[in-house]
Formats: sequence, structure tokens, C-alpha cells
Amino acid sequence: MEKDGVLTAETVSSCVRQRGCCVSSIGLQHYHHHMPLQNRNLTDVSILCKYVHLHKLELQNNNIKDLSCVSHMPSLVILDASHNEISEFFGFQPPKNLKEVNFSHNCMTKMRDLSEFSSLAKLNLDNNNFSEMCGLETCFELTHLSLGNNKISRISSLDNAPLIQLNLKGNKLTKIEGLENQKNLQVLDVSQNQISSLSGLQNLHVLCLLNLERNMINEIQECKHICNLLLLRDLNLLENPVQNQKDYRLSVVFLLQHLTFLDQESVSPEEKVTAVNEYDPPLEVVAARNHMKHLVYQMMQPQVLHDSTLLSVDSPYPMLVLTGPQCCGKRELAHRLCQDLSEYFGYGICHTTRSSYLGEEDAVDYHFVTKEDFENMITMGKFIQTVDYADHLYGLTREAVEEVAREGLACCVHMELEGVLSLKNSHFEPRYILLIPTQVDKYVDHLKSRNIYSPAQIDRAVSRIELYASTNRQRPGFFDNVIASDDWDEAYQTLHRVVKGYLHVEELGKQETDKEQDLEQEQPSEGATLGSSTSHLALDPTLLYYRYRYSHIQHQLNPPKTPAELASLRRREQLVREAIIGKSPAVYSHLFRSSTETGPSSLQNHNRSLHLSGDSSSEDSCASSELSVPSSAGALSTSEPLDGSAQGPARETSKDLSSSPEVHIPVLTSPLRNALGPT
Ligand SMILES: Nc1ncnc2c1ncn2[C@@H]1O[C@H](COP(=O)(O)OP(=O)(O)OP(=O)(O)O)[C@@H](O)[C@H]1O
Repeated sequence: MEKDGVLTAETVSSCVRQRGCCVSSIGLQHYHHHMPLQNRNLTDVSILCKYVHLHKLELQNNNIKDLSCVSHMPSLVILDASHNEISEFFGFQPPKNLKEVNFSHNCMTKMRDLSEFSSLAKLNLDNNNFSEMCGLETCFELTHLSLGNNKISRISSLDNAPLIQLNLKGNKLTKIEGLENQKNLQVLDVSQNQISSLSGLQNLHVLCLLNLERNMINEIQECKHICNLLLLRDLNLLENPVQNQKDYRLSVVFLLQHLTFLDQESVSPEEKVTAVNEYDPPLEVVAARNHMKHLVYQMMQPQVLHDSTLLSVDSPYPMLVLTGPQCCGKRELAHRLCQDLSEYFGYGICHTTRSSYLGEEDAVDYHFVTKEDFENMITMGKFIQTVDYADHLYGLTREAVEEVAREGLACCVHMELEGVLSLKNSHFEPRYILLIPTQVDKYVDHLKSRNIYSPAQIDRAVSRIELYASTNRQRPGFFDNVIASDDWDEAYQTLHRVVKGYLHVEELGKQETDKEQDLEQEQPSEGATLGSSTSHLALDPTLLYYRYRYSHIQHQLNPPKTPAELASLRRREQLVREAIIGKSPAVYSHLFRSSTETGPSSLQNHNRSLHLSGDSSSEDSCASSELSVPSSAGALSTSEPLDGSAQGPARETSKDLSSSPEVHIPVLTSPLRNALGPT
């Protein structure tokens, strides 16, 4: 402890340390001296004027007011005078190489021009009384600046400083400004201010850490100002009002997906995936959710078989889906195809909440319904898939497919890509044909000529061309065929040819005639050739004809299966067969709880006999076509284990069934089943 706070020569010589030396340009040797004089209650250090070779001076935690002695230290590089009583800002002649200065915890109030201190790289001015930032315009080397806990209300004077770290914590800032030129800034601490917007940070492209704790940020959307700062890893928004916003953390994680720390907690990959799935789900996720939703609603309904739900699960109901961007002509082409190949295809009429355009007919182009009705239909499990497109809902109902299936025809529908993805989750296995505009100008002209689309809607439709094109590029085999839709007539010719190719229609022509002749000669009892289980059914020629034709469509239209798929289907089919003969697993038992209708019956009666659950006597009120079994491929495939608990009641049911001469196999009684019986 110095007497009266005056630094003495004895103390100095006992403290001074030699820290290496250097040789000047004229050959003189200079020693670097380090003077650690902290915590000594010093008030007067004027004796240091004699120590001209000081390289580093540490005076922290004293009571020094005057630092003019530094004017005599031309070699000084590092000066720490923090925790003193200095009020004058840089009150000394500039040492030429002064690089680091710490004046924190003093009583300075005013900054001054530092152009003479051009070597300054690190400056700590925390805990003073500065209310204005100035004098730094020529600090071309300044990389670290700390002005925390002052009274600064505006960021300024930093245009030329190549800052890497800036601390302005605990000031009176209300906005972030004056940082536009900070191309090197990596760490910014503006916590404990009154900042309400993140605007002003957009140009800080290498910013890694941003501390905004205890400010006035209110809106999650403010994060959009920093969403292009791809190196930002650590963001602190603790104690901002925005924390009270619903789903705050997930939303911020979504907007700033590159963050690894948010509010001092690490951001897990799971959080990132959840956030993306929540706010911008990939099309597959949307489709999977859509499929699950409809499946769950459907399973809550009484479970029965539909005409399109086949016992023979390796031969799914044949469908043709035309897909492509809005207004590429697919609806019209689907209609034309169904007209021209009316013996093969029926048009599946979707539901929509949009109003009809001029020339459109209800129950021909769409079923036009209100949003409320559409939503009710969703909860009633009516839909196979739905999409929300251009603020309107579209959906394909089970019944729309059934209507076509009851005619013994394959169902032809058109839909957007989202619908395709959802349908691909179901047990249907359609052929998918992409109709895509290749001449954008022509496509735009066509959209405009309809006079119903806003410029934004047109832009959206056009932008989706790339979505289809990239899907086709990135997923070989996703679409079975791609046809340019620029000229609808040409597109139709191609489509017609392609579909006929699927069906082998030309070669079919003659065979069909021969077969029809054969079928006409067949007796009802010959239905046994369809399989022993149907031998008791009397099949009229119409049914047989349907069977022949339908199975043909089916085999041609449905894409070939891999050996693994085939093995899985065989196994499931075997389970179904076991169910039929009485070794039924529980999960299939509901398929065979039949009405007691027996003997030969007309097509209509067979259809009626399909209802499979609930009160079997209420045949009239429960027509088969109104009901369905779970339609998901997933639902079917999860049903394979035959554990003991599941078998009990199922055996019971099937035993009853197998022992009853009344019971026939209902799923084989419709024309569709007939068409799909083992051949
Ligand atoms: N169930 C559905 N699922 C998915 N998309 C559907 C469904 N029903 C209709 N769409 C699609 O919604 C989009 C908007 O339908 P809209 O009837 O307004 O178009 P459009 O002008 O008839 O188009 P296009 O002539 O290409 O059929 C179309 O691309 C249509 O194919």
C-alpha cells in the first residue's frame, strides 16, 4: 500500500517486469516492460513519466484521476486503467502503438476524436457515463468495442471501424441503427436496452451471436429481419415480451433454422424437424397427415366392404389419375377419355367448396358444396383424400369411386400433386399421368383467357409447373407417364394412345368379341370356374362379362409389383383365405359378418348383401355402397399377426359363418369381386 496514494520509485522498481526485447530499425535494443500496479489505492502515478519503455501498464482498481504520464510512454501497447476515477477521455499524448485500452468503471462522460490513436484495436469503455458515441470515425483498426452500461441512446460513429465484437448492453437504445457497414461483426450484445425491432441487423452477414435479452421485442415476425444471417448460431431473446407469444420457441426455431442456441438452451434437431413440419411441412408430411385424418374418420364409421375394396388384395381397384397444374386441361381430358373409353372408365366426381364457373355442372364436373358441408363430410369419414388449393377445398370421396366401381368401370380422376401424394398412401394403386405445360407463355395466355384468375393465382399456377417437373425429375417412376399439355387435342391423342397401351385395347378387341360369345354360352353354374368359393353363385352373363373386362383393365392398369410386394400380398391373401375357411384372425372377422342372403341373386341384390357390420337385418337402410372397410394399405398391412387373444372371438365368428349354409362370401358377390376372383 502506497503512502498517500503516491506511487514511489521503490514500488515501481519492485513491480516492473521485463518482457522480452526488440531491436529498432537503427539497431538499438529495446526492452519491453510490464508494470502491474493494480489494487494499490494509488492516486498519483506521475512518477511513471520516467519509464518510457513501458509496453504494458496495469493500473486497475486504484483511485487515479490523472493519466497524463502515459504521454511519456511512446512504446505503450496495452493500458488497463479500469476501476479508477478518471473523467478525462484519453487525456494523454497518443502512444504510437497503443492497441488495447480498458477504461471501464471510470467516470468519463464525453468521448473525443481518436484519430491520433489509429492503432487502437480493442477499447473497453463499459460502466462510464457516456451518452453519445463519437470520435471513432478514424479508428480503422478497431475490432473490439465495449460500451456497456452507459447512457447511449443511439449507435453512431462506427462506419469505418471493422468491428468483430460490439457490446452495447445496458444502454438506452430503442433501435438498432448505424451498423449497416459492419461486415465483420460476429458478436453483438445489445441486451438490457429498449429495442423493439430487429430491423437494422440485416447486413450483419457474419454475425454468430446476438444477445437481445431484456429488450422490448414483441413480435415473432421480427425474426424475419435476421433470417438471412446464415451464420447466426446463438440468439438470446430472454425477458422480451415476445416470449409470451403462443408457440414462441417453435416459431423462432422455424424462422431461424440455423440456430444452435436459443435463449441459452441448445436447439435440438428434433425441435427443428417439429418446427418445419408444423409451419412448412413437406408435401409428403401434408399428404401423410391428410391420409391419416381421413383414415381415422373413416374407421370411426361402421365398417363394411365397398365394391372397390377387393378381397384379392394383390389386385387393387383400377384407377387412372390425371395430374398437373391447375388449368392444364386435365379435367377436360379426363371427361373426354371417359366418354371415348366409356366401356373402361367412369369419371370420378370430386367435391369442392369453390363455386361453379360458367358452363360447369353440379354432379358432372364437381359436386359443389359449402365449406360447412365439406367439413361435415370430412368428419363423417367420407373422403379418401382432400386438399386445400387456392383457398378452396377439394376432395375425392369414397362414394365417388364407388359410383364408378358399381358400374364395373375403372375410376378416372384429376387432381393436384398434393392429392396424388395423399392417394399414394392409400391402398389404391392408380396409374398416374402427368399433364404438364411446356410453353409457359401459352399456359399463361390460357389462364388469362379464362378471366377468372387473379395475377397472384396465375403466378402460383405457373410456379407449380416447376414443382411437377422437379417431382418428375427427382422421383423416377412417380408418374407413369408425362404428357405435354400445351395443345389439348394433341395431349388428348397422346393420352388416349397411352391409356390404350396400358389396356392393350387393340389386341383386346378380338379377344373381347370371342370372349363375349363364350360368355353368352356360359351357364350360371359355370361361375364355379371363378373359384370354388363362388361355386354356389349363379352368375348371369353380364356379371361374367364385367368380370372378364374388369380384370383386364385391372391387370393392365395397375403397375407391376416388386417380388417383395407380391410376397406380402400373397401372405395377406392367405390370411383372408384362412378367414374364409374358419381360421380367421380377428382383424378380418368383420369382413365376413354377412347378411343372410342366399342363392342366386341379381347384381343389385349382391351389392346389397355386402354390408358387413351392425344389424344384418337392416339391409335396406345399410346399403353396401354407403359403408367401407379401412381403406389404407397401412391399415391392412398392420393386421397380420395372429396372436391368441385376437383369434378367440374371430374363430367364433368364422365358425358360425362356416357352419351356416346361409353364409356366402359376400366380397365375392359383387361384379368387382367376381372380376377379381382367382382365375
Ligand atoms: N380431390 C382433389 N384432390 C386434389 N386436387 C384436386 C381435387 N379435385 C380437383 N383438384 C385440382 O384442383 C385444382 C383446381 O381445380 P379447378 O377445377 O379450379 O381447376 P381446373 O381449371 O379445372 O384445372 P384443370 O383444367 O387442370 O383440371 C385443379 O388442378 C384440380 O385438378
